[in-house]
Order: sequence, then structure tokens, then C-alpha cells
Amino acid sequence: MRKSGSASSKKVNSVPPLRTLSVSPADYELLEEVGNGASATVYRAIYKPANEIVAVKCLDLDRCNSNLDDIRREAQTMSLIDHPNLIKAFCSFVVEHCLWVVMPFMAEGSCLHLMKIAYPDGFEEPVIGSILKETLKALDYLHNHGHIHRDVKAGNILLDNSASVKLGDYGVTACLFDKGDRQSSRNTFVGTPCWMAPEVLQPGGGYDFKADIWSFGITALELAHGHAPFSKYPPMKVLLMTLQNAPPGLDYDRDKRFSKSFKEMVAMCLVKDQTKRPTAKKLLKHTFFKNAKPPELSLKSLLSDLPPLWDRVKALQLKDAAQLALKKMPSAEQEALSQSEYQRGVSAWNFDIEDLKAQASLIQDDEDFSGKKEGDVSLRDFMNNQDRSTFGSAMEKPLVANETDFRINISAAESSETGGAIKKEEHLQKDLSDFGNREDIDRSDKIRLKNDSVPSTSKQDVEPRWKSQVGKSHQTYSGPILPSTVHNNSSERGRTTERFEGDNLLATERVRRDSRKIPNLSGPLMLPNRASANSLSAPVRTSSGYGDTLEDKTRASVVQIKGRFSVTSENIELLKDVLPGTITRRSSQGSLMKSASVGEWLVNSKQVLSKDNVNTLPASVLMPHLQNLFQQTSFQQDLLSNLLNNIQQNDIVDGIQTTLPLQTHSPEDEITVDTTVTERERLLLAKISELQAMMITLTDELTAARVKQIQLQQQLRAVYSREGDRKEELREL
Ligand SMILES: Nc1ncnc2c1ncn2[C@@H]1O[C@H](COP(=O)(O)OP(=O)(O)OP(=O)(O)O)[C@@H](O)[C@H]1O
Repeated sequence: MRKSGSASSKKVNSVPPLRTLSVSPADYELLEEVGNGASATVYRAIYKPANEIVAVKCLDLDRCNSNLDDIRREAQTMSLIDHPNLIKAFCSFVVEHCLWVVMPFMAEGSCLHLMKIAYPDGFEEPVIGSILKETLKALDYLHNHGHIHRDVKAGNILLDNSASVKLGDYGVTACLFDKGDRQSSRNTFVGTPCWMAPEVLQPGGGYDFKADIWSFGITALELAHGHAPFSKYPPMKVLLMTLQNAPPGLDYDRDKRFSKSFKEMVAMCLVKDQTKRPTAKKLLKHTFFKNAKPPELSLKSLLSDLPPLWDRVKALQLKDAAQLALKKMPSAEQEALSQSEYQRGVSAWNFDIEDLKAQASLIQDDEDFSGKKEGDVSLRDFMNNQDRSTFGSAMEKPLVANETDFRINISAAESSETGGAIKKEEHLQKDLSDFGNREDIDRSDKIRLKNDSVPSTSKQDVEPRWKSQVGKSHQTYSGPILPSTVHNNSSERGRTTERFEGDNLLATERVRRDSRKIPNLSGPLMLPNRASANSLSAPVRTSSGYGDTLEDKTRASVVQIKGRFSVTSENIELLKDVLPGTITRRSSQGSLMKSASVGEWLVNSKQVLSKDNVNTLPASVLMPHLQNLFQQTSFQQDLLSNLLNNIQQNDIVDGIQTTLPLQTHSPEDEITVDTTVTERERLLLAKISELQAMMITLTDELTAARVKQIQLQQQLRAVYSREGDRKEELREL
């Protein structure tokens, strides 16, 4: 079951869907990575006893917020599911810290992948109709069997090479990760922000299967436009927009190419009042679906001319890595904006609605997605300049050559398309080497590529449509986990991480990890060991132990991790405050949100003002940064003081609120309140210490910045006076 590609060149068959496969990891050979989601990586694999191709989803249990018993229970439940439009697992078993789920290999990947690689502006209506109809059948089945999918999106709709459409990740993940009974889990929110129904975002209200109908409507828009509505916004803004704005829909002017019945169907799904949304069964009777063609007729042409799935995935990952590099952030700073910090940000923020609005209004509201975002790298440019054989029989070529081409192509593309953006090339060159030791990458990828021999499906001789498309930058890999039976298997050989050998592991993992750290306003809120450079992430990067303490705390309080969004118990409390418009108690934390962007800014300034730079850069470059750093640091100090004050005040208010009712309560109540108060005190004290630690660090930084400012001013004066002297001399001459 070691990862290898050697078997891919052999003739292999696909496993028919209802087979029982072995639960021994030794019987599986993992081949190429074909997808990754928030919690799992999916591989094409060979089932050795039958020489058959399957997909193995390796779900990292360390990253799941659930115990093995829950997983087993849910896996058994899901084994009862059986529908042609749902991916059914053959079997599942535990290999070290991972749950392996063996399922049919969907050779064309997800609709999201397909759009990213070849249809960035979405599909034509007949295609959408076919995909949606099959998805709706799957939802109808799930709902009839008492399941809510909770993560319907293009990334979870998978296609195979016979153009059949299957919904993956159908609720199992949600169930697996639920703590306690299902009902209580419905009081938490789960999903990916853009696709989440308003009622899902309202904590405590509960929701039902109609939440899937909303997500289905959003998925319809996603397939029509190539992206979900609001996908370019940070998650918090998405949350607000979903709650406050009119529901998104197909526009009469902008979406002229779509029929009235399609528009009407979408509008029916995207009604805020969940009781007014149709059931899946009713929706299936809509004219739009009555006219939909079977997928074999409408989808086949889409899938021709595409390279094998794993090559597409690799290309997208490389593109993402390049975008990451273009963000000009060294990896250390990327780490500063990691998911753990994002979680910290989420749980620490106050969802002060006014403040959020102010935040949100800072982001441009234009809906022009066609324009290339800063840092977007054209996949077309990358692919067109690749050696054609990159995606064909020459996959054995070491990646070093491909990566070199890649870098050159990006810079060429950037300079031609953005004009004068030559600097990006330098940054890219620098950052690509920053985020991974070149030698490491080369070695590890050589090994991987050597093994990844090319199957008979490669199509290097054609000039396909996908090459001429510019992929979008959304990073929303997601999908199924549908175990039918779970077995424990502690075989050393089964350890997923052993698929790379020795130190190659490090490098390859780093490349992969970094390729996922794409700063993206659609807000990939990844799991703790994945980084995300969301602009609303961690307020301040400190050099103290602050990050760890808080990160651990946040991790401990996570109640839901799903897709790109994780929710902590603190979030729920905070949202309870916000949503009915009753926030204020922690209003100072709204400032922390502001400091999120400040934090990012500080990072940039600190970069510029690094020890090495400070003596070499001209004063004219350094001064504005220094001044800004100075101002922002002072600003942050003020915010922190306010925050501390507010916490102290809140403490007093809380004390009054919690002690007053005590007089009328029973002794049991007193014990409960006492415990709550103590717990709250403990949390507040912890928060205060953390803030104090932050303040100390900030004060240090401020002092350092002041010193630097003084030095620079002196240098500047010296330069001016030298220049003055020189001018004097010249005049005298
Ligand atoms: N059976 C399969 N065959 C081929 N590709 C697959 C298969 N299952 C999943 N994938 C690919 O892997 C990606 C990630 O898988 P999946 O969504 O199951 O992970 P996840 O961690 O549950 O993601 P998320 O929770 O973000 O939805 C999918 O988007 C899809 O592109």
C-alpha cells in the first residue's frame, strides 16, 4: 500500500460499486494524489488482489474532532446508504492515525476541479441541468433517509469517465465530526461559508434538510458562474452578507444566457425562509429538471481532451503555489496567518455587527470576477509553455524542469499581462525558493514522478480546451467519506505518511502544504496543520508564546470542523450575541478584528525593516514603512488598552449580572452559577495574561521601531547635509 505510481502503467479495471474489498492496507497501493479537502487527502489507488483502481480517502483522525466510537457508529449508519448518485464506500479501516475510506475512483474529479481547469466561467445550461438533476436525486434520497448533507457544493459533486454524477462527502463527515447527538449538532454550524444557509448561520435556531436546498441553489450559481456568490469575500463578510443581503440569484441582465426556468428554479431554492423552500422531491418536478438531459448525453463532450485527473490536480497545486509565492510573504509569516491563528481570530473576535459592517465595507463590492486578481497566475500560460509531454508520457521527467518553466512562464505572463510587473518575477523566484528548499523539492518530486508513470489515458497530443482557460484561484477541495465498515489496523506499513521516504517526506509535504496556503479572500479556513493567509486572520503576530497558548485553547474548544470553516464554542457564544443584534458586551474585541488587517500590515513593514534591509534600503523607502509601523503599533497599543479596560468593566457587569439572581435561586443554581463565574474568571484571567504578553511584545516592537526611526532620521539628516555640502562645492566651482 506504499505510495507509488508503478502500478498505474499496468492494465487495471474499475471496481464495480457494490464489492467488498479487503481491509488490509497492504492490499492497496496509493498512486497519485487526486484531491484534498479540509480533513483528508484522496489518492487514486490500486487494489492489488484484483488489480483494480479505487480511490482511497485518507482522513487524518488527529485533525478530526471526534472519537473513534463516533466514527464507527456513523460509518455503520452510512453503510446503509445506497444510491447511484451517491458515492458508497467499499470499506474503511484505521491505519495508524488515519481512517482510510476505499471508494470508487471518480476519474474526472469534482465539478469544481473541472471548472477551475477548463470552465472558469461556469458551464452551459444543459450541462448544469444534468449535473443538478443527478445531485438533486441524491439529496432526495438522503433526505428521505433522514440525512442532511450539509456540504453540497461543486467540490463535492464528482464525475467519472462515463459521465455519471455522484455526490460525495454526503453528510458522513458532518456526522463523524459531530459531538453528541445529531440534533445538538444541528445547533452548530457546519459547511463552507458561501454555501451555508442563513438558518445554519443562526446559532441555536436549528436547521433541517432545507439547508441542503439552499446550498443546492448556491451550487447552481456556482456551476453557472464558475464560483459561488460572495466567494471572493472573507468568511466573516460572507456570513454577514448571507444574513443581511437579499438572497443571491441569477440576474436578468448579466445572466441573459440562462433560461427563465433555470432562474426561477434557483430563486425557489434561495429563499431565506426555509419553510418556503421546496423539498428535493418537489424541485425534481420543476420544468427545469424535466427538460434536463441524461448526463451521458450532455457531459461527455466536456470531459474530452482533458489530461488525467492527477495531472490537473498537480497543475492546480503548482498554480496555487505560485500564487502563494506571489503574495511575497516568507513562509514564517505565512505561518503567522495560519488556520490556528484564524481560529484564534474567530474565537477572539467580537462579532460587533457595526464593526463587521465597517470591515466589510472596506472591501470592494464589485462583482467583476472576470478580471485577474493580483497574484493570479494564468494556468493557460503555465500549461502552454510546459513541455507538452509534462502531462503525457514524460511524467517521469523530474519536476525541476517543469518548475523552472513554470517560474519563467509566470513572470512572462505577469509582465505581459500586467505591464511592468517585473518585480513579481523576482518575488516569485525568491519566494519559490523560500517556501521549499529547491533540492528537497526536486529530489522528492523526482521520486514521486518517477513512480507516477503515465496511464493509457494520457492525452498529450491534443490541444485541449482546458489549456486555454485561466483557472480561478478558489481552493475548495472537498468531498466524501463514506465508510461502510471501520476496522482497526495498526500496521506500520499502513501509515499514510510513509508514502514518502526519508527526508523527501519533509520537502514534499512542505511543497504540498505550502501549495495550500493560498491567501484567498474566499477564505480557506483550513485545519490547524494547514495554513491560511486569510486577510482577516490573526490580529497580531507576536514573538512570544501567545500564539501557542491561544491556539491550544482554541483547538480545545472547536466544536465543528467542516470544509473550510470551523466553529468554536466561543464562536457560537459570540454569534448568539451578534445575530439578534444584541452584541455590545465584548465590543472591544471588534477592535481586535480591525487589528487583523493591521497585523498583516505590520508583517509587511516588519519584513521591510528587517535587520538586513534597514542598512541597505534607501531612507525614502524605509521612512514611510517606519512611520506606518510606528503609527500602527501605537494604534494597536491603544486597542489593547481599550480591550483590557472593557474586559475589566465587563467583568464587573458580569459579576453584577451573575450575583443578583443568586438570591432567588436554589442552592443547586448557586453551585452552577459559581462554577460559571469561576470558569469565566479563569478565562478572563487567561485572556488578560495573553493580552499583557501581546502588549509587552508590541511595546518592544514599538521601542525598536522608535530607535530605528531615530537612526534613520539621523542618517537622513547626514545625507541631506552631505548633499548640501556637495551642492555648495559645486556652486563654488
Ligand atoms: N472517489 C473519488 N474519486 C476521485 N476524486 C475524489 C474522490 N473523492 C474525493 N475526490 C477529490 O478529492 C477532493 C477532496 O475530497 P473530500 O471532499 O472528500 O475531502 P474533505 O476533507 O472531506 O473535504 P471537505 O471537507 O473540504 O469537503 C474532492 O473535492 C475531489 O476532488
